[in-house]
Amino acid sequence: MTGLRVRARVDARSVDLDLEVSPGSVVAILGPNGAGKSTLLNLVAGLVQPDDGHIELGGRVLTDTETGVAVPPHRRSVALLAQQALLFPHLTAAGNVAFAPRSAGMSRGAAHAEALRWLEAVEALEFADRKPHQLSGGQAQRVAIARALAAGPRLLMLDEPMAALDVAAAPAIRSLLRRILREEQRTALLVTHDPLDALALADRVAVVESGRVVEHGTVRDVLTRPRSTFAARIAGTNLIAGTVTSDGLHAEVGTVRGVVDDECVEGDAAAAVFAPAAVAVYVEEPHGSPRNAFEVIVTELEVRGATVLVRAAGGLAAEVTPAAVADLALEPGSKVWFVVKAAEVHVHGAALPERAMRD
Ligand SMILES: Nc1ncnc2c1ncn2[C@@H]1O[C@H](COP(=O)(O)OP(=O)(O)OP(=O)(O)O)[C@@H](O)[C@H]1O
Repeated sequence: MTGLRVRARVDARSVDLDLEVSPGSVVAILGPNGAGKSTLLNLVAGLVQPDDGHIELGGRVLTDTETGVAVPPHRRSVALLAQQALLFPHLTAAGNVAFAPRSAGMSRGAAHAEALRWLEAVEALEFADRKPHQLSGGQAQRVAIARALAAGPRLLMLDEPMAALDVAAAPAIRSLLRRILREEQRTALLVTHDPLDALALADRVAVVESGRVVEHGTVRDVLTRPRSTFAARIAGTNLIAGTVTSDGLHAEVGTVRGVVDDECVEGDAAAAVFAPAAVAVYVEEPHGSPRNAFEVIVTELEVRGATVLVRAAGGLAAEVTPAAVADLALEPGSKVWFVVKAAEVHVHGAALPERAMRD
C-alpha cells in the first residue's frame, strides 16, 4: 500500500496545492469548476510540472523542483482514468488492456491472458474482441478501468469517471469501482462533482477552491460540518452511518427507516442521507407516526436567505422558516425532535464507514 504527498505550485494556473493521502485511502476531490482538481491529478501523473513542488508516492520522489527530479509519466506507477474512456481505437478491448503488460515486456500470450483476467474482473470479458467503436459508453469505461488496473498502478486516479455515462450506466460503474477500491485497499484520488460518489467510493474528502486545498477530512465531517463555501453548498446533507437492514439502516441513534438502494445487501455498511428541508422540527415527541424521530439538542441557527438552518448536536440539520423558529422558540440548547418521513430518507452503500465516518 502506498501513500501520496503532494506540494505543488503552478503560477500560470494560480494553483498552490498541499495534500497528503495515507496508504489505502480513497480521497474524493470536490470543488467548483476551474478550482484546480484536474491540475492536481495531472501534477501527480507528471503531465504538468510545478514551478515549485515536491511529489512523493510510497516514499519514491516523482517530482522535486529543487533537485530537478521529474519522473516521466509512464514511469510513475500511476493510472489516470478520464471521463471519456480514451481507448486506442485500432485495438480490440483485449488489445487495449494488454497494452501496458506488453509495454512492460510481457510476452504476447501472457499479456493477452492478463488482459482477459482483468476484463473478467470488470465484467467485460464478452467484449474482449470488440473494437472501441462497438462498445457503449459504460462498456468502454469498464475496459478503460481494466486497462488502468492491468498496468499495476500504485495509485489510481479517476477524473469524473461517471460524468460521461448515462444515468442507467453510472450506478453499475460506481459499484464496480467501489468493489475494486474497497476489496483491494487501493490508494486512489477521485475527482467528482457528486457528493454521492464521495459517499459511495471515498473515505476522505478534500475540497479544492481557487487552487488551494481548503478542507480535508472524513466524508462525514466534510459533508455534515462543512468549513468551506463549496462544501457548505453541496453539503448541509444529513448523513447517518450504520448498517443496512430490511427497511432502512441500523445506526447508533436507533433504526432509521428509508428507501434502500437496490445494490445494498442487509448487513452492508451504508449511510442514510436526507435533506435538511425534509426535516420537520417538533418540541414534543410526535406519537403514532411511521416517521423517523430523533431527539436532538440545537447547537446553532444559521439564517440562509428565506430559511433558517437549525443545526443540532450529532451533525443533523433541519431547514425551517423563520416563523417556525419563532413559534418553537428555537435557540442553541433547545431540546427538540427532528422528524423525517421514511420516503425522504435514502440509504446508500458507503465506503468503509465504520472507519471513515467515525475518525
Ligand atoms: N492546459 C492549461 N493551460 C493553462 N491553464 C489551464 C490549463 N488547464 C486548466 N488551466 C487553468 O488552471 C486552473 C485550474 O483548472 P483545472 O482544470 O485544474 O480545474 P478543475 O477543478 O479540474 O475544473 P473542472 O471541474 O471544470 O474540470 C483554471 O484556472 C484553468 O483555467
